[in-house]
Amino acid sequence: MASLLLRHAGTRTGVHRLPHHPPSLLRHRHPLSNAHLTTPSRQLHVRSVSILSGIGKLAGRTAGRGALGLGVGAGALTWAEWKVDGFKQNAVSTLSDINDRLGTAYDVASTSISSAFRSATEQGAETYDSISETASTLFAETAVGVEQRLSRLRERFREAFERDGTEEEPSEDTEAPPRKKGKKPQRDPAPAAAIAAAAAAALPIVVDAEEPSNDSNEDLMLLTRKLIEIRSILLSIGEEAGLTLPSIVVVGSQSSGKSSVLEAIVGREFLPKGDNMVTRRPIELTLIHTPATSSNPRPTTFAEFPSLGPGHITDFSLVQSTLVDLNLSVPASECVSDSPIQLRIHSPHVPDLSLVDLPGYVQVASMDQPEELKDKIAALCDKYIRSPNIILAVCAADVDLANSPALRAAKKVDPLGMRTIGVVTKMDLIEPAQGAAVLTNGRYPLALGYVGVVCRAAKHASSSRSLLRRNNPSDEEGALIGPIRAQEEAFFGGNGEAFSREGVMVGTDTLKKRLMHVLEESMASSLHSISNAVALELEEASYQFKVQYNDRAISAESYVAETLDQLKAKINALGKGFAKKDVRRLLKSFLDEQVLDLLASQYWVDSRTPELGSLANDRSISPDDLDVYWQRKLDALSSSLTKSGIGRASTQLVVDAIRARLATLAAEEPLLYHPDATERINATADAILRERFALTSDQVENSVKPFKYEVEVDRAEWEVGRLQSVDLLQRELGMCEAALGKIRDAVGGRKLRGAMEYVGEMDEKERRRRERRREGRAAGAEDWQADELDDTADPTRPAFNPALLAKAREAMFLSSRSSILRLRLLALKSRRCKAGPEQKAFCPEAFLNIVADKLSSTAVQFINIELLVEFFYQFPRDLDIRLSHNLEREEIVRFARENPVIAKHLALQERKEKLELVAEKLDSLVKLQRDKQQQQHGGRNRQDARRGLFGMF
Ligand SMILES: Nc1nc2c(ncn2[C@@H]2O[C@H](COP(=O)(O)OP(=O)(O)OP(=O)(O)O)[C@@H](O)[C@H]2O)c(=O)[nH]1
Repeated sequence: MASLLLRHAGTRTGVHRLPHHPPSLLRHRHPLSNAHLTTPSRQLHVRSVSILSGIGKLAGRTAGRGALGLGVGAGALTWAEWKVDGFKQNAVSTLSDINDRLGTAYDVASTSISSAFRSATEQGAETYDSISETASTLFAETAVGVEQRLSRLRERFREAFERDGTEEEPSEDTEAPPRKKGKKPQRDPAPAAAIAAAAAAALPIVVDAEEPSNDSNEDLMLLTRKLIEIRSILLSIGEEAGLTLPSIVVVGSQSSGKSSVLEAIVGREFLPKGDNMVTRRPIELTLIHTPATSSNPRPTTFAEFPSLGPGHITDFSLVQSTLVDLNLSVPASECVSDSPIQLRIHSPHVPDLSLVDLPGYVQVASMDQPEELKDKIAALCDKYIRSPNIILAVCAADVDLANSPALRAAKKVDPLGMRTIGVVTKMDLIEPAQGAAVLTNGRYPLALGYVGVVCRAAKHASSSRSLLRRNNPSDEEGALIGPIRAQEEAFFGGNGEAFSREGVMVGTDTLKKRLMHVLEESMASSLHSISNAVALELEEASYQFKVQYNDRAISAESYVAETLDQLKAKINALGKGFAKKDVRRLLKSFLDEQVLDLLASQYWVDSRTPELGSLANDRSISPDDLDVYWQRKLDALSSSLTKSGIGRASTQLVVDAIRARLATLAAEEPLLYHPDATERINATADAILRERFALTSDQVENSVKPFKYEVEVDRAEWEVGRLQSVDLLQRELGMCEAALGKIRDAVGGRKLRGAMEYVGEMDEKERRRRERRREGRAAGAEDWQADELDDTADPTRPAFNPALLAKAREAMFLSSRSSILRLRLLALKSRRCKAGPEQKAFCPEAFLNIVADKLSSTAVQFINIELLVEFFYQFPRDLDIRLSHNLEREEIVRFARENPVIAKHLALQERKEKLELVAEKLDSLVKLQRDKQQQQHGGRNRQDARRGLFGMF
């Protein structure tokens, strides 16, 4: 754009620039879609039977059968009370034992059932109502995965009864009353069903403490592993309720031995230790069992931090120090953070488990710990111990369980202790008999029981690490496993009478197995509900993906490639804007400005210039007759134009124009969202421009060298130059008049005229004063100073404010500039100027215009070859290298996500893909489970046909 330049009088090169407004940069707004898409309500097919309908059916069936077969009695209430009160303390352990040990389960279950049965038969149908009510209450209390658990429990009960059936034949008549003492009672399944249902509903976790067969072990590992895998995928989707699979959460007070237990499970020392509250974030630990295979007979143990990128760490001291760093990234003032650290450990020595290590409960905060520490840790633990997670409550044996904050917190969220395992550490610090009593304590019963461990020998507590290492000098995989096992065998084996009692569980190996089974059971019981939740989420994500993106899949890579293509297309278009004619126009307008500046400073302020106009009109004067003054003036101007460093200036001009165009690209799509990439693009451009600059400017300078000595002009060129300078002067005149008009409009014509007259008078007065002073000084007069009157003291002086006077002065300048321009235009249009180049001294504007034209035409050739062609060839190629070839995958993803529209698209797409993957994995697991169940049912149905009575389960 031609700048509005009005050349000021008074300075040689002084330029008065009227305020002008740069063209506004039109930023292209990104068409962010704000459209709200409504999701139509859709029906979800819930695979599980509704809880209430399940309860209703069961209760109805139970009551119906009771009513048919039994009388009514008052003992029902007593039984029900016993059931409710005692359930928590005795029946919980009884029922869990039913599940834990199928062998002993039947005896225990049958005792409970027979007692219920006896009461029921004696007391009649009311008993059944009470039982049903108890069952229903318990159902309602723990209504999670009812149908699943019910069917499992049905199976277990059936198995238990099946075994019993081998001892006694069931009666054909299901409704007949039980036989009296001496005869084996005939079991009506109704009370058993009620208890079974109650237990099923109340028992989210059913542990089989017996060693599973190899087959079931493999299934179990497969299921757990796959569910852990699914859990990790779900975690990466988000923490939405319903989309979480259970994990084992380790809670306990500080120094209760949590880290020691976890390390004993993993067989490696890897957790942060220290007094300065080193666990400040939850550590989500995923253990992945890597069995030896023929291709990898000795798999190594390694850890990885998914958030820190891929990398297998085999040095566990590095894992430890990394955990310390990640924990300490939470400032002490913040106490704890709920942003988890994810850690995966692959090893042939670990089972498939997912565990979460949490900061230890603070019982008494030390002086330097913030007040809110205790509450913050408790809140963090509360968040993690929610259902469906399994709580691993770690308590030290030498501290009374009544004081265990872990048990207290667990009891709040799991009052029946159905998903809490107690781990009693430091068993070596108390008497064995006392230790065994702690493990079988009835005061805080847990369905999953207590396991006693010794993870650090007391006498070696301080040097245990080195001791364990010495015991295992090769520091083999699972370095802690052997020594801890030996240590526990020595301790628990050495105190056999205390610890080999029925129901006492000890040892890290037992704990590991128990955890595996508990987790597997818990995860398996979540299978249907999670499948439904995933199906629902997937349906929603697919619908949104269809509606919002018409199922168009994108990838970060494709976005980068598209962006680069767009960018290259823009650069190509930009290159087209630098065609020779465009660059020539650019250079010419730059030189025109210079010519106008030179004319303004050398001619338009020269008082003799009007005289040059009248001389031009005098036909009697030939160019040779013209005062040499004018010829010299023109030569000086021409040479200052050609010697003004045109090479450098014109190259700089083009470079600046390229950079300015690139800056506008940065404000448009696709670069709008990518400031870092824009910086890289600019750096790439600058590097090429810098490299080409010196060569180009030298070439241009050399090419214009001849014009420094002589500029030859033919007639045709002269005429073109003359007409162009007429245009130029007319434009300048137009700008002058427009500026003058603006002032007049702002001030008002009369007021401006008055102010201009006043300024004229003042100037005249000043001129006269100066003259008098000069004359006075020349005459040696002493009193010339007396003449220096202050004009402001003049009472006749009108009240013009300084701003108005400044405007008046500007208007006067513009009007005198307009007059001279009009004169010059007349001269340029005169016969003299039309005559030809030999008249150049009369028409300097036309001549200088031709010089500027020649300079720009010559310069453009070299600027094009040396700068533009090279730049527009090299630039897209360098961008390819810098923007796509050298990018890491993470950088590509980060780049794509910078664009909010793409980030949203990718997020939904990724969510949908992950949900699809999870749904697929879950489906195969559900199928596997169903096949397994069908196999079992097949076998059982045949037996049921024989058994008859229990076919209903
Ligand atoms: N005697 C004995 N000492 C143990 C046993 N288990 C752990 N210790 C010691 O108890 C102390 C605390 O153990 P940690 O495993 O660090 O306890 P923690 O609960 O993780 O502690 P914080 O991380 O501070 O909450 C350490 O000195 C262990 O050596 C054990 O079975 N017997």
